Amino acid sequence: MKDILEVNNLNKSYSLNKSEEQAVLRNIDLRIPEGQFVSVMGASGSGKSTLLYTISGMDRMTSGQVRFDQEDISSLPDKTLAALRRNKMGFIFQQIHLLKNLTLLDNIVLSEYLAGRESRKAINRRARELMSEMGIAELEDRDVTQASGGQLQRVGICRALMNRPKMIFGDEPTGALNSKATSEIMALLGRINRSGTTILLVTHDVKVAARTERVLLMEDGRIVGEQHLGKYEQDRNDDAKLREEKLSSWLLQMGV
Ligand SMILES: Nc1ncnc2c1ncn2[C@@H]1O[C@H](COP(=O)(O)OP(=O)(O)OP(=O)(O)O)[C@@H](O)[C@H]1O
Repeated sequence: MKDILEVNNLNKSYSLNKSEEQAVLRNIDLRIPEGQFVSVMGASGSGKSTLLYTISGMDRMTSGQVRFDQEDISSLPDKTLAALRRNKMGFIFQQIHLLKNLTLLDNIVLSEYLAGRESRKAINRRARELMSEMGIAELEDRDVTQASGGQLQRVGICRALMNRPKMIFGDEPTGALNSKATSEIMALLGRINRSGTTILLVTHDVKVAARTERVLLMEDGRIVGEQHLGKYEQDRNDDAKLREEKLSSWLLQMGV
């Protein structure tokens, strides 16, 4: 399987003031094969979100190289990079930002309307299909105030899938959800992954990471270890428990 993401010696630092720099990512090397479901764990401040934003081209790196889908994105001009993100990547966040005066369906279709790649009819059809797959078909005419957190996160996933992304990046997408909604969202992401989309999630939650295929552990700007759990194929609670136990004991061993 070819790598969709190839990161070589990535470094990122922030200027604290004129003379001081804070290194946030240090010498990161990483390969993610197409179709993998990866999570990134680590203490608060270890650099997880910064890693996600630099490898997805949302933020600039200080040095190093990132290849996404065979293309070196390290030195692309901002406009080209933005177009690549629009065409090939999807993003989900802890807090989904939706426009209050639009229906949920309109929020999902908006950026595709603006991109103008397909007819509005085709875009609406795709949005309705996705809403149905995500179990929220009946909510299309509601607005943001008329849906639960879990339902809004499903809207966020639909929106992220509209451009048929090759890879989805998620920054704590279940961070604001209760455990039932978290399981449901992870089951949906598992399904999306099985259909071929590569996914990388940042999470603090062992239950979430245990449902991904490969867990990276960050500490002080470095990837200090990883655990391969294999694909989580079945939604069986006992299997999930075993994976959680395996992951927890590894994290303990790693001093987390
Ligand atoms: N824009 C910024 N300017 C300066 N420092 C920053 C900036 N963004 C992040 N940092 C610093 O970089 C370090 C890593 O932050 P990052 O948000 O990537 O960590 P994280 O592991 O995702 O943390 P959390 O789990 O709390 O979200 C932190 O020390 C943070 O203060």
